[in-house]
Amino acid sequence: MEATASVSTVASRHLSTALPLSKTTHLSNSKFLRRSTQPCSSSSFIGSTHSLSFSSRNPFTRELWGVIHSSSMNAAVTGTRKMAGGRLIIRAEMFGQLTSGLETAWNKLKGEEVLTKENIAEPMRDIRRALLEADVSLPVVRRFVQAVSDQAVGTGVIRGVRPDQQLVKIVNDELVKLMGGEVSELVFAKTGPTVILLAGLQGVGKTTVSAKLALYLKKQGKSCMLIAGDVYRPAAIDQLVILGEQVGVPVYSAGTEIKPAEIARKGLEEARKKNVNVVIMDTAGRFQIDKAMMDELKEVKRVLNPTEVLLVVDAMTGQEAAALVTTFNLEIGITGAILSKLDGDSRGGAALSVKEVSGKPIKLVGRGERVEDLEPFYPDRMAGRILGMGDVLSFVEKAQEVMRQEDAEELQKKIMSAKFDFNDFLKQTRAVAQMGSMSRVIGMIPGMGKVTPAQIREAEKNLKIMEAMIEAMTPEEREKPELLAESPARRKRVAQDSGKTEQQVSQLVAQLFQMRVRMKNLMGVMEGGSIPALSNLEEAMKAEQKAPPGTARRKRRSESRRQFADSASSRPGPRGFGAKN
Ligand SMILES: Nc1nc2c(ncn2[C@@H]2O[C@H](COP(=O)(O)OP(=O)(O)OP(=O)(O)O)[C@@H](O)[C@H]2O)c(=O)[nH]1
Repeated sequence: MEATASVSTVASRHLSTALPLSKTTHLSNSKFLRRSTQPCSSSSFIGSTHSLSFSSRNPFTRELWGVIHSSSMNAAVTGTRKMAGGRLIIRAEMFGQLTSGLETAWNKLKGEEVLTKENIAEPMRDIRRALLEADVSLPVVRRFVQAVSDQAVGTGVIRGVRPDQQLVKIVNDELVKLMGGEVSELVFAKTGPTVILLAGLQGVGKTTVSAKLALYLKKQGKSCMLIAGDVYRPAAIDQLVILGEQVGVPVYSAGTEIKPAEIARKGLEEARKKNVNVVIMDTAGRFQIDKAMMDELKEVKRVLNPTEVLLVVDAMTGQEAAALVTTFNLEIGITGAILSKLDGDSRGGAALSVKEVSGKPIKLVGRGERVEDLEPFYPDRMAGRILGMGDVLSFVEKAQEVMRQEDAEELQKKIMSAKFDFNDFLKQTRAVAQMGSMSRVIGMIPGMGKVTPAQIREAEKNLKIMEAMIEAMTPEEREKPELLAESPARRKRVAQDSGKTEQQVSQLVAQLFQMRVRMKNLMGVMEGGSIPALSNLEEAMKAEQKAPPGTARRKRRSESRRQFADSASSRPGPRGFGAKN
């Protein structure tokens, strides 16, 4: 299960020493292409049956990662990096420890033919240890391990499936079950406004979540109103008013001199007058759960008669979050939880414990400080992340939000006709940036789950460098990268204007051509059909990895030549990096 990200060591040597290059030499560099076309190991596709829908629409993001993180660029920026065999093994950022703990368990089964009581004993201990280290509550761990063991021993041999893979599947299914199985949707009132009451301890993110939720619902076409009920932290009201403005949702506030229950009553009246669909009330948090706080909340709840009472809990508090959900539910009765700050949680204990401990589902998760960073909680995707599979569905949703369908189709046409240019590059880069921080997006791409924070920081830095260079190009150069490929003088000018080196500009231009080739190939493989095409892709990637160097080189060389000819057919005169200006 060790996923790897490819880093082209050859590229930097090649580009730095061989420029200017003839177009053929450059584009036919088989090592470069071979490494670059392996952005992840094929094993990372196992179980990611949705990757097709993402990849066939837009192979860009995988490619982008390959390009921005290729060592050719890094070498130019940060110097050479040490790697074993040209491949850098990188570990998962999110729930990394849990993921690798579980991997230890599967690895112990390598070489076994069937799952038995004896051979699963040790992997079970690993699973138990991994879950406890992730801060999952002990009774939950016990039940989980028991359920997995029972199933593992009872599983017969499935043709073609190795015992370690079987165990992965069993653990995945149990993790999904543990987290509630299905997505727990928000409930809306049949008549009148839907009222959502938010509660939680101090600093967990209630105020931020109020605005996030309003925006989330607004995007679903619902009109919303926020009620500022945190009278104990005066800044909370101002904070909510500012956030309300930011998301374009009205905020009802009545200062701090009036009781929260009274604010709730008046706010609700106002909402009814305005005919809003959803009212969200922010309440005060405390350091401790005390009686006064609970009584006040009960009073607010009585006045509002809410459709949803959601407890906001901080994911970083692990199993403590699950205990809080239980307490609040017993005290005031809640309908579910919102897990905030999941982006900062590296262990996963809260996500895994809340439902099982409290019986209440996690309905939504906060994954960042921005108002857009709220999502439904998908147990199956979370399990996928924990097991190190990319969360493809989340990625597709985000991608669709950002990139309109027509854009995607237009891009696809450009890719197929190898006309993908620097304008597209920039547009796509920015779309990726809009989807959230790079780290989140990368984590959602299948096979890209295992990336270190340092690598992501570096990738983000590289993106900025690339943007600067593209911005220094003329509109014509952006549309026709060949102009830059042909002219050292143009590359020199771009380098000077962007404050980068000529080598960096040359690398960027070279990378665009390589992207054209690879994306077209990738699209070609996936054009074949629906889900079966995924295995084609996997097979293609495997074949590429296994192919004798000579074969691969010849095949790619002719492919590259053809591609370069396609892309350059419209322009006259000598082409390539070696061409004179
Ligand atoms: N990284 C990250 N930070 C978050 C998230 N949600 C909230 N925060 C941050 O957490 C801090 C506290 O958030 P608030 O919304 O003020 O918390 P609160 O629960 O209303 O606080 P009190 O009113 O004091 O009880 C702020 O700095 C937020 O930006 C999240 O999902 N991820």
